[in-house]
This record gives sequence, structure tokens and C-alpha cells, in this order.
Amino acid sequence: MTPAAAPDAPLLQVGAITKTFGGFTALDNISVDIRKGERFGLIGPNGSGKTTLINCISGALRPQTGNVIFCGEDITQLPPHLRARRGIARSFQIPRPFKSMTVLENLMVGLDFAKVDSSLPEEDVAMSILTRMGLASKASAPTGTLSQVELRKMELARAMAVRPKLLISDEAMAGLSSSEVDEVLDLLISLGEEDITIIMIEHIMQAVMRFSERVMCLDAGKIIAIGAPAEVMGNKRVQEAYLGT
Ligand SMILES: Nc1ncnc2c1ncn2[C@@H]1O[C@H](COP(=O)(O)OP(=O)(O)OP(=O)(O)O)[C@@H](O)[C@H]1O
Repeated sequence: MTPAAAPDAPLLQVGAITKTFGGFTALDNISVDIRKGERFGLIGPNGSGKTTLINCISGALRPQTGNVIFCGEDITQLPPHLRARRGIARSFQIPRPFKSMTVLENLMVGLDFAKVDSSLPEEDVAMSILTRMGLASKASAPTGTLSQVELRKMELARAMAVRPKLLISDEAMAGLSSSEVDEVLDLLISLGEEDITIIMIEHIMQAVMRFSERVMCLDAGKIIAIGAPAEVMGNKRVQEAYLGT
């Protein structure tokens, strides 16, 4: 049985994680707590360890030391699919739909994977997620016909199929126009209002600033700043390491 977390306990606790690849330290003793419903921005220069940290949270990688506690449960040793069933979902920068399937069919694959109990037929659940994401009119379209922004929304819809408590959005806005960035941001912010906790990795600073309640900046596997967005962007080390000023 999954232990219940204390009411005010953080949703996610990353405790002193270190991840090395051979002799290279990609994450060096990283600790951070993320509260339920928080919108959390993760930034840092290329190679700073953002994806490695997310991989340790979603289960694609296991850290050498440290632990990951989710809803009060130590999930450090759990494989990704069991973390997904506990409510950790991830959407990828490069959408990976099954191209020969329609948008609705793609989502139903996600629902099957999640094995979410529901009194409603799977197709109804899938349609309600598509409606939520503004994609209902595309339900029977083959995914190959979708625009970039529609593909990103579908990728988020697939992540939503596991009914996540924690959604990790990995550069969902890269390559979109500024009005499309705003559309995806609005969607992410509205999910946050439903108490879904979101970690957003993003290089588009205006999006990070608008989205995040807190921002953490990594550099060379270490946390160099964490706090309110304006505070982090104004931090001298962040400006030197990341913003190039
Ligand atoms: N499987 C691996 N084997 C060896 N080195 C790796 C592996 N995965 C990541 N690294 C290294 O760890 C460091 C951190 O990589 P990571 O992908 O986490 O950075 P990132 O901040 O996500 O970068 P980007 O913004 O470019 O995606 C990099 O130097 C990278 O080369």
C-alpha cells in the first residue's frame, strides 16, 4: 500500500541526489522540495543537468546516491512505468506520436498504459482530455496532419492521460511562435490551477518568468539559484552562467 503523505508534506522531495556517468558528475548533491500545485521552472545552460534531474525523478535514470520521495513514498528504486502509475507524467520536447493513428487513438494508448480506473468508457475519458486541451475537433485527424502547436498540445494530452499529480514539461514550447507559446503556457497554467504540480524545463525566458512561481537554475550539476523568478533572473551567478550578461 502507498503510504499517505502528511497534509503539508511536499509532493516531491529530491534528497541529496548525485548522478555520475563514468567519472563525470552530472548532478552533484541536489536537494529540492516541490509543493503540491506548484509551478516550478527549471533552467540552466546546456549540459547543466536539467534532463538528468528529470530522468532521476521520472525513473529513466537511478542516482548513485540520494533519494526521490513522491507523496511520502520513496520511489528511488521504482521503474518509470510504476512512477507513471503513481502520478508522474512527462511530456517530451520532440513529440513522439504513433503517426499512423488518429489523435484519439494515440490518447487511448496512453490511457491503456496508465491503467487508470474509470467508470467512463476509455473513449469518453480520452475525448474529455482532448476537449480540455482544445483538440476535440482534431480527434479523428491522423497525427501527421497536426501543426507544431497541436502536436505539443497532443503531447501534453498524452501526459494528462495518466491523470498526473506531477507533470514534467520538457521544452514544450521550443520552436513555437510567441502567440503559440502563450497558448501552451495558458494551458499549463490552467492545469496548475487544477492542483497539478508542474515542473517546466524551458529556455524561453519570457515563458519561464510568466509561468513559474519558483525557478531553480542549475550549472554544472549544482543548484546556483532557487527562488522567485525575478530574484533568480537578477542573480549574478545566473546571469554569468546562463543569461550571458
Ligand atoms: N547517458 C549519459 N552518458 C554520459 N554522459 C551523459 C549522459 N547523459 C547526460 N550526460 C552528460 O551529463 C551532463 C548533463 O546533461 P543533461 O542532458 O542533463 O543537461 P541539460 O541541462 O538537460 O542540457 P540541455 O539543455 O542541452 O538539454 C552533460 O554534460 C551530458 O553530456
